[in-house]
Amino acid sequence: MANALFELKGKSVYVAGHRGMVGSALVRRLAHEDVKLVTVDRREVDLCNQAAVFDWFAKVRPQVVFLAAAKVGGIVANDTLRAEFIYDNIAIAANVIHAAHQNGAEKLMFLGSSCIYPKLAPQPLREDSVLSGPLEPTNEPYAIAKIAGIKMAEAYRSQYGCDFINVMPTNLYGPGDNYHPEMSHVVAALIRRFHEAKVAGAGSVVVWGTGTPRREFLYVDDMADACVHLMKTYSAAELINIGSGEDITIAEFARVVAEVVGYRGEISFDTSRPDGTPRKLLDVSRLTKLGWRATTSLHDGLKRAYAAYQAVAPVTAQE
Ligand SMILES: NC(=O)C1=CN([C@@H]2O[C@H](COP(=O)(O)OP(=O)(O)OC[C@H]3O[C@@H](n4cnc5c(N)ncnc54)[C@H](OP(=O)(O)O)[C@@H]3O)[C@@H](O)[C@H]2O)C=CC1
Ligand SMILES: C[C@H]1O[C@H](OP(=O)(O)OP(=O)(O)OC[C@H]2O[C@@H](n3cnc4c(=O)[nH]c(N)nc43)[C@H](O)[C@@H]2O)[C@@H](O)[C@@H](O)C1=O
Repeated sequence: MANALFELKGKSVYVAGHRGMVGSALVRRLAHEDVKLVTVDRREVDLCNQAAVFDWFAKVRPQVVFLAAAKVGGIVANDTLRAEFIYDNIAIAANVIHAAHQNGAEKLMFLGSSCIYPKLAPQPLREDSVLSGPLEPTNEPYAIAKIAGIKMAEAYRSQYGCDFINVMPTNLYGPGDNYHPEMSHVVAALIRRFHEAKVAGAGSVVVWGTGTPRREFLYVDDMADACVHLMKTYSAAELINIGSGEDITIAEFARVVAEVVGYRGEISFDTSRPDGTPRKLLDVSRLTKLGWRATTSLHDGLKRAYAAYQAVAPVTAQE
């Protein structure tokens, strides 16, 4: 894999999705780099609006792009808002990738997701297993949109010589996560639910599914550090998985969250809720070879994530 060092110093760096969990972690991480940070609010430029995106890019012409903007959510959000997930994410990828090419961006990183891999692909999930089998139905629209973005970045590298790279993150968590009771991912959902149960003195907390699926979790500031590392050191068509290299059952994970939050009641399972993919553990050997490893343990990450949640915890459980 070609790994010429790409110089960020002095460059204009656009973080698409800068207000989101990953985007805000990228903004924190890039504060340690000598770059000209570029952001634009969604109210000013809706990245689903091609004309608005093309006009903005022609004016600003960012040299480097982290494409972290997307419509994102947990298993129920993906399974219920299927049209929104495919439309928004195809539109955002197509508009930003094309505009970056049209306006001479020197480098772009597209953020895919571990859900692009087949539901039953061999574990740990290797990057070359993409498109080798059926997807997990609950997030197929989102996964198809992400695969389209990946293929677009690859095609622009092939036809136009664009230095556009694709990274596949595992499940992420940390400050700035989405804590919506129904639409969030499991980490944010359980942090909130165990916190509210502790405050209310509830005797039991419900966890979705059977508790048997396994998931890998990466703290979002580690993710941002990996993204900056790869932007500087990686330049090729092959996908790069970004993960911690360790997975845990949802049942065991729930017990870890309860311990971090300080909840001592019972845990029950609502099997009417979907389990989704049985296991999602990424093969991170390419990332390791490129000189990066995660440094935040799950326990330490959850403590930091819980502290961040407590700073924004809604007053009523209905918010
Ligand atoms: N969270 C996770 O576990 C994982 C995330 N990823 C990927 O990482 C990236 C970031 O995810 P994450 O930070 O968790 O998501 P968030 O939902 O926290 O952030 C997404 C960001 O995208 C912006 N956005 C969404 N739609 C539009 C639009 N039409 N126009 C402009 N901006 C828009 C949002 O803006 P606003 O806040 O103003 O609405 C928000 O800032 C995504 O590409 C996601 O697919 C991949 C694997 C796992
Ligand atoms: C990153 C990845 O994230 C999504 O895939 P997912 O990993 O299945 O998402 P999830 O975090 O919502 O669930 C993980 C597991 O956890 C269990 N679970 C228990 N209790 C709650 C709970 O209260 N909420 C949620 N959401 N899940 C719960 C849940 O039943 C499932 O078994 C993709 O849609 C897509 O967005 C994507 O790319």
